[in-house]
Amino acid sequence: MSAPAHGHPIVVSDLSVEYPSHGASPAHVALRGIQFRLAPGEVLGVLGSAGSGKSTLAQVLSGQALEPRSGDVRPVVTGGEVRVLGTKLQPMSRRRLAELRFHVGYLAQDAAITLPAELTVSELVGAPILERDRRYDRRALASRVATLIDAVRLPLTVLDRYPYELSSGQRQRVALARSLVLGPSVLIADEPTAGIDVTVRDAVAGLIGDMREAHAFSAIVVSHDLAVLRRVANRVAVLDRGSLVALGTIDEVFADPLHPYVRALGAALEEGRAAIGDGGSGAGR
Ligand SMILES: Nc1ncnc2c1ncn2[C@@H]1O[C@H](COP(=O)(O)OP(=O)(O)OP(=O)(O)O)[C@@H](O)[C@H]1O
Repeated sequence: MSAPAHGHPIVVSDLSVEYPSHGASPAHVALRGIQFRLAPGEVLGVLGSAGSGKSTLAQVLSGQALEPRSGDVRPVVTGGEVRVLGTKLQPMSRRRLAELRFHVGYLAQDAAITLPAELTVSELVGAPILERDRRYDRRALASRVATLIDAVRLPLTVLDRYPYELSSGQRQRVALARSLVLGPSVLIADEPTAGIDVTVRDAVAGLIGDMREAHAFSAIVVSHDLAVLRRVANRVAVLDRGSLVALGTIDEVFADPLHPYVRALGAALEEGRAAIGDGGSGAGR
């Protein structure tokens, strides 16, 4: 499974997604009628207020929502179709899903706080490789892990540390390195720069930009940080309450906003109120 030679790595057609009812909570439609294509080599930014469906979209596109896992309520595709690297997401066999997870890196919004506490940074970052191949050459693995740790601008001294010994921004970068260790052809990153200070944030944005330029690599980056999106994204998609309300380059989207939410968002960003969806006035809800 790899990106079809001239095809789009991700094709989303009329996608609707719902969280089924559970306990006293009724079913909730999180995405409705979403349609877009991710072009080969493209980075698409996803913007939207809290609860607009950004993380749900990331979970569905990464195949994360299809992983068998007990406990939490999973988003269910109730309409439309998603193709990732040429394969329909549903129905999908376990084998295909494992293959998909190999080619599609996923950085969850809570990745930094859910890093397994009992593993060192070097074990954490190398784990996805060893899970697939126990006999992987340890020296090659150590070198790959060190290269990634350096790429996310962490000192190599963190390799022997445990997550609880790191700052939240450092943990976020470890999680990013882990999501990249298999050399994915598509990365789906949910707030990759959350909790990271400005100087390092630029480095992380730069890393995603470099990957885009270096080889066949596409990404979907959920972020409320327009400075980061300006740096890495070719286009942005704006979600509002589960619907796609704008899609285009940042300038196209904000120069002549047709949708009231996009207009409010543009005004908020211009005034420097970067925290979209923080419950404040303007674009926040
Ligand atoms: N497990 C769940 N069960 C029921 N509803 C859910 C569940 N997870 C999310 N939702 C609902 O689905 C909608 C979309 O949530 P989602 O987390 O995708 O939004 P988001 O845009 O990523 O928000 P944020 O910016 O706060 O991360 C919200 O209304 C949310 O309340």
